[in-house]
Amino acid sequence: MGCRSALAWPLRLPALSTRTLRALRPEASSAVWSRRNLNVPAASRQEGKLKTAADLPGPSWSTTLYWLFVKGYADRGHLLQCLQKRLYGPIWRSRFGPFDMVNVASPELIAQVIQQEGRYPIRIELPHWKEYRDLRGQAYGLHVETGPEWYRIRSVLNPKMLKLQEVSAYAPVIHQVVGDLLGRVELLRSRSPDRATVRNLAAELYKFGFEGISAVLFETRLGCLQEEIPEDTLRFIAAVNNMLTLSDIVILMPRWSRSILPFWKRFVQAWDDLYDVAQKLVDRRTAELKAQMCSGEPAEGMYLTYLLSSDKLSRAEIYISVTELMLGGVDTTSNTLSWALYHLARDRRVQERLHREVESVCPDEQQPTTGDLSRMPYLKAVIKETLRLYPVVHGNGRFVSENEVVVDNYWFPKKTQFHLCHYAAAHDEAEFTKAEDFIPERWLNVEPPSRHAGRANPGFYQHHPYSFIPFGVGVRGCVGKRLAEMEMHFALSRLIQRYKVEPEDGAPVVEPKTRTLLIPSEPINLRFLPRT
Ligand code: HEM
Repeated sequence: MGCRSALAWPLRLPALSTRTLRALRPEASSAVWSRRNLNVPAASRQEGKLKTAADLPGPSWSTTLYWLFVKGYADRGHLLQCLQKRLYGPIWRSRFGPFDMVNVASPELIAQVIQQEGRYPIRIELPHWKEYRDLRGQAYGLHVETGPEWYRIRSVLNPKMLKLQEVSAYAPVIHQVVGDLLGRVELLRSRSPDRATVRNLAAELYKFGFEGISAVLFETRLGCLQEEIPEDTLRFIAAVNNMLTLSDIVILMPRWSRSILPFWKRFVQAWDDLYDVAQKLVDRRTAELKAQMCSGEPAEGMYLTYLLSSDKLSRAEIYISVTELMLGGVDTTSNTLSWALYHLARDRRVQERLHREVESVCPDEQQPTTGDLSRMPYLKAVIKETLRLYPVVHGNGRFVSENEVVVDNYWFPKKTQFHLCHYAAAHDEAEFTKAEDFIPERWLNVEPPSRHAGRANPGFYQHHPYSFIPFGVGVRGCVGKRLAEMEMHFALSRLIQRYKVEPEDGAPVVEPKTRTLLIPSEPINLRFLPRT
């Protein structure tokens, strides 16, 4: 992804890029399903009743390579989920380089995996991230830490991120950032030859995402939406991209290659840059807080102040936690907003309905409060439908290490890697009628069965809860969900209050592609026409 979320890397395994696959170790390219990893002790698999991973259907490594490079699925991992589900059914095995995994693509089977994920779920192991942290003597953080230690960190991060009431405290600062976004859109459209078009909207929304999350985390404005982007911000952005690109190369390369090939060194450098920028911002805020307290002022602030003053995380854990929150919180929201605006521009009816709703709750460009948002069901439906069609993290993972797992009528030993194909589940006609169409109404269960659907329930207003899990699920689910929703709801409502959005004349249909996240395959250029 041009502007990638680090969090997404751990979810990337099943959708390895062309680049990565070129870098595969030769010894890893065997097509056989590894019985080594899924070695079945006869007693515990209830011999005769349950099948094992070896009985699962699935592509050979050469078939996978054929699909990826001959059939062109290398950057369409989301569609590969659907194709393989059609070919093999809702559960199949696959192999990428040295990694074996079990893919599940129906909501029922995804639910079964999650129900057995254990007390401390792991998405995927990240030995190379851990190695970097050991090398630099850093704390492990959310993505590397496991077991009760991971849970301890989550328990500290959760309250001020996941509780609706707590997140509402960030509304004023998010509104400031949305105000800057509106200013930026105005500037860009007024400079364009037709005085309307903003080109490559996703890039602008990336800056918005970056500014929004850092305003909340670091309690400081980085100036991403200004003309001149500060140097440290550019360094952080470049480091995010480098780290993610290199991360999936490094994990597949043998250790001996590190002294010959440049990847490991560059990976370390990218992490150093990320960490350095975050550390500086944390230290700056710490110094400000100390000064405040020395002068007798109360230590008031937002997320970082809470982390620093709660005394529940070490300073090293705070550094890595804010770095990881930052990584997870930028291009997830920005890509979702890009897709939402893309569809609104193409669907006049949906856009006007949304505008009417926003106007009725907040007339005259009044800024919505969090209370107002609860009276905007259509706004929420637009975001949900966007996340259903384009779940920006299109596949999730669970590495079940605590217990053996039974899914469908298959038995799996401890340490099986599951790939939760929730893109395929969210695009299944059995769950969502007219699954490929953008129909926000399907989320408004107050409406009578409508003309948009060939049939009513189930499939239109009703679906299995695990067929729509864009933020993941359970205790390991996305920590930034509430903040992301608030950012997206404020940004979208205020953009639609002010502008009518249209595609450029003759603009092509933009398909998604997978580059870690599900992103537009080409720039989205939209015309923003002032409503007044
Ligand atoms: C549209 C916006 C977003 C989407 C679709 C999204 C999606 C996800 C998904 C699917 C996961 C994996 C959950 C699981 O394994 O069950 C996740 C984890 C995570 N997300 Fe988000 N996310 C979004 C926004 C954010 C934001 C704004 C932040 C930061 C404030 C954030 C930070 C994280 C972190 C740190 C994790 C890892 C949690 C852990 O492993 O304990 N995300 N996200």
